[in-house]
Amino acid sequence: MSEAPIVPAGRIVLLNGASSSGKSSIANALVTLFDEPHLLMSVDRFYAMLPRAGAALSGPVSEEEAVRRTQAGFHRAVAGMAAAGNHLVIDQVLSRPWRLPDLLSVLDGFAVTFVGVHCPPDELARRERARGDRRVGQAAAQLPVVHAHGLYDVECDTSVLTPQACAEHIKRQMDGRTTRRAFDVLRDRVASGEG
Ligand SMILES: Nc1ncnc2c1ncn2[C@@H]1O[C@H](COP(=O)(O)OP(=O)(O)OP(=O)(O)O)[C@@H](O)[C@H]1O
Repeated sequence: MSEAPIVPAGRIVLLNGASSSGKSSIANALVTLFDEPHLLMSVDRFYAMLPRAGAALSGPVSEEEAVRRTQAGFHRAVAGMAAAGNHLVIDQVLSRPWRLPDLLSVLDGFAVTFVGVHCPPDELARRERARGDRRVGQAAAQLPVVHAHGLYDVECDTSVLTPQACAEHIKRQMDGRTTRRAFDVLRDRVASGEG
């Protein structure tokens, strides 16, 4: 069997924010700003692989465990795609404490730009009402956990900027980066027991 050619790993832009904070909207705008192709790898597409309901989600594997496995698989799929040289824009809701340490471990060695997507609770609730398929208040309830680690390479507030303006801000910050990546700092914190 012939080997796949060895190419430099792709870079990864990770958008983290509460549900309805605007991650997908930014991701869609951001991928159009790069010269090289960037693949949109949304966690929503991995959730969509799960059966909707019925026996498969009420059998021996609990729904919570099925979701955990799907999330853990998403992280590893991201590493696999980047290892094959694909640049990626991904989104995640770090609403479970294991997700960030898992990403820090799985994406060790990759160039990750960590983006905090912020939106205040009243605007999150307005969007949930407008979407019609969300429980109002669910997104705001995620906020204390989602941003608990408190460090990003880039942050934007989608209650004051359009998705296009957020994407342009992220791209500018990526182009002008002079500091250590947030993921590398956070990984050191975990290793030293501070994380
Ligand atoms: N910057 C913005 N200004 C105003 N409305 C926005 C902005 N960004 C997103 N929205 C609106 O908020 C809603 C949620 O946006 P989006 O799907 O991008 O969020 P998300 O964080 O990806 O959500 P989820 O995690 O639930 O998939 C959409 O109706 C979208 O039009």
